[in-house]
Amino acid sequence: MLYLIGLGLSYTSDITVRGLEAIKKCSRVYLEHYTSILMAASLEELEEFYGKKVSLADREMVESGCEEILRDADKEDVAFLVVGDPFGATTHTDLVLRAKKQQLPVEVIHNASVMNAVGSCGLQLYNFGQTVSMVFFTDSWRPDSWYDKIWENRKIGLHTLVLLDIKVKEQSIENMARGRLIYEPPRYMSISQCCEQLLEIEENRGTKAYTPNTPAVAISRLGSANQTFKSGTIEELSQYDSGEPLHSLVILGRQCHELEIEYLLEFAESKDAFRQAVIQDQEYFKPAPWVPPSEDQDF
Ligand SMILES: C[S@@+](CC[C@H](N)C(=O)[O-])C[C@H]1O[C@@H](n2cnc3c(N)ncnc32)[C@H](O)[C@@H]1O
Repeated sequence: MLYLIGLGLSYTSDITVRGLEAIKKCSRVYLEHYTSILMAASLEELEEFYGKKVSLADREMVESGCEEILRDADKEDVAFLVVGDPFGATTHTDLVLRAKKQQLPVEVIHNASVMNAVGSCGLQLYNFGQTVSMVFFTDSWRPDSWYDKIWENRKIGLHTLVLLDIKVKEQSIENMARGRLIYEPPRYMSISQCCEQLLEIEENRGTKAYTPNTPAVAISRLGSANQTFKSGTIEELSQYDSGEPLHSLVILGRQCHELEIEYLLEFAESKDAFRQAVIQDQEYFKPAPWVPPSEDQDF
């Protein structure tokens, strides 16, 4: 059996009882190690808690060399551990499809994900649109396809969850070109960098999916002992020191219930200024009134 097991957001003990029982039966245990990190637990602590050796699975191993993970999963139990939920944000459907093609039995054991725990900032999950990922810009690569998705969400008044890039086990271009297996230290995007990139693309595009004064909430280290939330405009948050990773950002949509606003005000530097920013943004992005079709119009 191949078990895909969610580890939850932060602590060793965030794993579910069923997940832990499954690991105990497994002869090999892999930890997916490139889309997220378990903030309050080291590899050694996980191994001690499970009583098992845990192998780190990087992107290359999962995406191109997953045969090692799937090996003998028809005769033995193998665990593939994912921080958060195995289908939260990064979906590991590819691994499941490969296992199914080889007729290997698969079981998924779910856990909390950033995709639902984000609700603890006070915004209602029902009011979220498409989630987007913000990648680190380089001098020559500044992808902005996420902009259109934010725009679509904002047009219908929905909030946008922005997940921030993580670079683990990346090679520099020079080391890659020279075939040297030397890896750069891990990098995690901060809230300020994400907001700077948002502002840069808005300035380039100029189509006003949002403005520097659009309200947002920064969410850091969700589910850990020192989780924090900060409400502010995108411009204000571009100056915010968000501290240790992990971070996510939510850009508010126009459809903001009074209770959602009340919750977010607790995290604002100035409650009055934040409320004003919400009101102004709602007003600025108010859709044009609906005009009923005239009677002689053809359909
Ligand atoms: C690609 S997603 C993987 C999500 C994970 N599988 C899950 O279900 O939660 C990783 C990104 O989600 C966000 N994220 C994950 N955990 C977080 C946390 N505890 N606090 C804030 N953001 C988090 C960060 O932006 C991070 O770079």
